[in-house]
Amino acid sequence: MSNPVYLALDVPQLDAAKALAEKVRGHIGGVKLGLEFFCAHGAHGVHEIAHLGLPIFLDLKLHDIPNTVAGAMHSLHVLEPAIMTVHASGGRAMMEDAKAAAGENTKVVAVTMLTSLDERDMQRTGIEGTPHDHVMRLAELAEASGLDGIVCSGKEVKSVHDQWKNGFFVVPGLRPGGKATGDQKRVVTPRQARDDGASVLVIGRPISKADDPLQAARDIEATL
Ligand SMILES: O=c1ccn([C@@H]2O[C@H](COP(=O)(O)O)[C@@H](O)[C@H]2O)c(=O)[nH]1
Repeated sequence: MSNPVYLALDVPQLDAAKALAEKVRGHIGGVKLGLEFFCAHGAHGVHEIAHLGLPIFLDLKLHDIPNTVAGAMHSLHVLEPAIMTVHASGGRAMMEDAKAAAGENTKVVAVTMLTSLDERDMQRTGIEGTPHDHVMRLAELAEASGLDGIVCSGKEVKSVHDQWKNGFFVVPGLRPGGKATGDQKRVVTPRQARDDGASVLVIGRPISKADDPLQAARDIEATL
């Protein structure tokens, strides 16, 4: 089985991002480029990272009207990402059009409820119920829209996996100690997420901000 860890390259300098990915490349399965990276370096930066030869997860979390999201997906097609994200709350038509505009080798997954949010945050945005119920509802919508899978926390991935057997599940909010830290609220360990059915484990700061990123990546790999 290939390494499910995608390293989140949330670092502002391109050279630092390349050096970090190069350093840990033997202990990860791919790299995730998000808003911080893409706003700073755009398509050029993606091409630079692609030279490393690792699969690329372009995590731009698109959320707009269907025509606009489809146009963005079409423009990004040329970068040949292995995985891309849209927000499930953009609705069915937006997800259908996003999938139709993506390259055939790109998995399109829907962000359900950010791992930085808990039930209280959810209620403040006017959504009642539990995070679990909300994620399950949006997972059903993403599947009906023809997407490949979803992004959810490790707290929900087992239930989603039980409901959507061949889905592709991306899980961020992972901490080796399993404790919520900083901005991440719905947190589990990488091992727990993998055991519960995650296809991809997104890990950023536990590696990128470690005193020794290579050792941190090795330690995480050893738990899997
Ligand atoms: O619900 C979500 C969706 C995406 N992310 C992204 O994953 C990484 C996590 O980084 P850490 O440093 O390991 O916390 C980051 O790039 C987020 O944008 C998420 O955390 N939660």
